[in-house]
Amino acid sequence: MTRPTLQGHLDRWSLADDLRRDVASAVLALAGAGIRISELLAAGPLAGTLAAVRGHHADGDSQKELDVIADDLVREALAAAPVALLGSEEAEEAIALDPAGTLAVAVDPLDGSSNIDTNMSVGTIFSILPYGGPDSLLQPGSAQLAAGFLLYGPQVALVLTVGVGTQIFILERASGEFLLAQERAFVVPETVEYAVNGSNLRHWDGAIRSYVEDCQAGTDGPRGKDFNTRWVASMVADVYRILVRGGVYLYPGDARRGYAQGRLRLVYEANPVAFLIEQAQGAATDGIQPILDLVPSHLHQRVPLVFGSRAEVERIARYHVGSAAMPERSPLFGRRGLLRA
Ligand SMILES: O=P(O)(O)OC[C@H]1O[C@](O)(COP(=O)(O)O)[C@@H](O)[C@@H]1O
Ligand SMILES: [Mg+2]
Ligand SMILES: [Mg+2]
Repeated sequence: MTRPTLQGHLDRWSLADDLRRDVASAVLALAGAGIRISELLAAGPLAGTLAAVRGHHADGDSQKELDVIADDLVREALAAAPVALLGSEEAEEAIALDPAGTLAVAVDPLDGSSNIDTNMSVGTIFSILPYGGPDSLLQPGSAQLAAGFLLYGPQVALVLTVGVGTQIFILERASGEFLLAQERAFVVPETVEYAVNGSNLRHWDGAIRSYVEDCQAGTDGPRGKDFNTRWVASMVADVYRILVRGGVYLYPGDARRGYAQGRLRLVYEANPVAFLIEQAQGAATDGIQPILDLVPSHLHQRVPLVFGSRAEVERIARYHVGSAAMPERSPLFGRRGLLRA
């Protein structure tokens, strides 16, 4: 019996369609770059000073040695694919590749770079769009042809959507093949797990603060159930967990300088994750609006990001809209404990 591979999955999907075949070759190129990056991460300190700070982005975020190496590996791999334009977290401007290419690709070559030297999971995120000129990377996420990420963890996983559900492939090291592990990932609609960097609580607005406080109040609060917090500080790892067992991830805007629109980038972080999560029946918003509807104004634009279990994402939107949409949070009914007393 033939084993279901990434290559086989893409071959079937792209049969007799030129643009799809181009998408397939870009995905396979990214998978190849991912194997190289995973080898470096597996060697860790034996591969050199991967976590050393090499520089800073225009907005002050540090750039580590492996950020730069991963960017080079992704660019090299995509140079052999029909990609006309490449936008990367690690480069101020998008770069032109193949003038005859049909695709525009946006990448976060290494997501979770604060974790490089901690032996925790990090990843590579990608978004593939049709190329139609120099502004092609500024199409809304709903125009994506494919999106995915590689997760470099105990297993190297490739999570992919080409618009027919979200598939999970695991790298079989011996053969270098990504093998299908899950045909249709499904994000359960309800959850008792939320992921947020709680150290920012004092910088949040009322909606996010109320939501998190209500989760923390557990059985004594309006939610009437206890919650768990999980925060890896590698979004890819949080996405993977949410695909496997549900949950919600929040990186809202906050009052710190430069964080009014949160930390995550629309074009190469929020859009691909939103496509993957929606294809697995979850939801992704900026708090209220679906991420996939937003029209980016520039490559490195930030966006507040909430994604995961659909019912929970919708509940968070109601916290933003106000108490009219949430009778259980009116001053009278604000605390279960009060009602019980
Ligand atoms: O440092 P914080 O505030 O916990 O933020 C962590 C978040 O930022 C990110 O690291 C941003 O991505 P990069 O590592 O690519 O900059 C996410 O992966 C993660 O969820
Ligand atoms: Mg990132
Ligand atoms: Mg990054």
